Amino acid sequence: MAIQCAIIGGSGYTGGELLRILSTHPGVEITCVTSRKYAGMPISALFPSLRGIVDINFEDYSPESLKERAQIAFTAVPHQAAMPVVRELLDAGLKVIDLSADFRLHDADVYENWYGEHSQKELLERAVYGLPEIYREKIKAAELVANPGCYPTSAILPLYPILKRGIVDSNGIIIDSKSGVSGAGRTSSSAFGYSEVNEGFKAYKVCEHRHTPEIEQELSMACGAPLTLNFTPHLVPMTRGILTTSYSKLKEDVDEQELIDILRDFYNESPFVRVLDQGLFPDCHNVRGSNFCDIGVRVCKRTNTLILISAIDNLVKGASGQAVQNMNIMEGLDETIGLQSPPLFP
Ligand SMILES: NC(=O)C1=CN([C@@H]2O[C@H](COP(=O)(O)OP(=O)(O)OC[C@H]3O[C@@H](n4cnc5c(N)ncnc54)[C@H](OP(=O)(O)O)[C@@H]3O)[C@@H](O)[C@H]2O)C=CC1
Ligand SMILES: CC(=O)N[C@@H](CCC(=O)OP(=O)(O)O)C(=O)O
Repeated sequence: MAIQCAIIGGSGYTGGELLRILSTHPGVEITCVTSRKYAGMPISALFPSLRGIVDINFEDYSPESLKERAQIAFTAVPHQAAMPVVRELLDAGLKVIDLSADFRLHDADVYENWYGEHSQKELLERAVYGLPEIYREKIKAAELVANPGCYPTSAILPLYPILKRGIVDSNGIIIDSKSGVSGAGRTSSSAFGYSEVNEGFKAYKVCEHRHTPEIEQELSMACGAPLTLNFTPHLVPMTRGILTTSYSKLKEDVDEQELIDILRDFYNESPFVRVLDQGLFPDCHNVRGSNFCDIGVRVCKRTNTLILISAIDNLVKGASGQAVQNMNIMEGLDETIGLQSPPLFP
């Protein structure tokens, strides 16, 4: 029998991407898509690309009505708005995959320092951080999965195996990321409009981006001790994609091929991580519309620096694709189902 799924906050970019991916998933039936603004309207009014593919209407959010109609819900609403919704859905007996940041940080104080008050702290210990390549076993048994942030996904995947092996100094890591504009969501402000962004390129939230503690949390787990790092996000005039470059100091004399082999070995059973051959580097073009994370490796002998470069599609591996990957794992399916389309190029 098909897994019945609900999408809460289905009118935004990640909601639309969930619809696109789930509409071709052979094991799923989308039974409910909510929107406060567009309840009663057909999905295709907001996503004309889905006309004839998803022919149901948006509806109001009602956790009670979902009890009989869904086993699993994706919450694709902003942080802070997600926490009460997640609580209600869990209480109604659904499994939940939350795309917001509300359950990603294990420490409530850290959350409150970066995001504001947390009203569902007791749920934090029930949440599993949904990076399948690292937490696959825990995700299998989870009732609540905190889907990782887009920047953290692109930063953690290349660095985690390297830090776990102690190959680089955990102090002084620099992470520099560039994101397409869809990362800001469909309801973002005029600062993300075409003429504000086109032909421009800027850093933002320097030293204060909310994904910093999330990256630090996971990379601290990798090296077994707390670390702090510098993370600088940039906005680039493209629709989708994140390119992340990290710089860390090598503690031992390793060459590029050895590092590539370490990464390939770690991700041996992770079909969405592609570690590129020596001398090749990721391009957002090559992952667009797909759930892949491409990783390239460079050692600068002159400065003793390891440079790792990764590319993802922020809406797919950075959000909705990863959420479907998590659903597959939670439901005991092959994790690639529904996510097998090759990237779009160009
Ligand atoms: N865009 C990206 O690349 C990524 C986004 N995320 C996270 O995923 C979530 C959704 O992001 P995204 O789709 O980009 O955002 P959008 O702004 O595109 O959509 C958010 C949706 O949430 C609904 N919504 C807004 N405010 C509330 C509220 N107070 N209560 C209930 N529903 C609300 C809106 O629906 P309506 O007004 O119709 O009810 C809207 O369609 C966010 O938490 C975001 O941080 C995570 C990773 C990457
Ligand atoms: C380009 C852009 O604005 N990106 C967003 C990405 C954040 C996001 O998606 O929020 P989550 O924490 O829920 O992942 C930002 O920097 O705020």
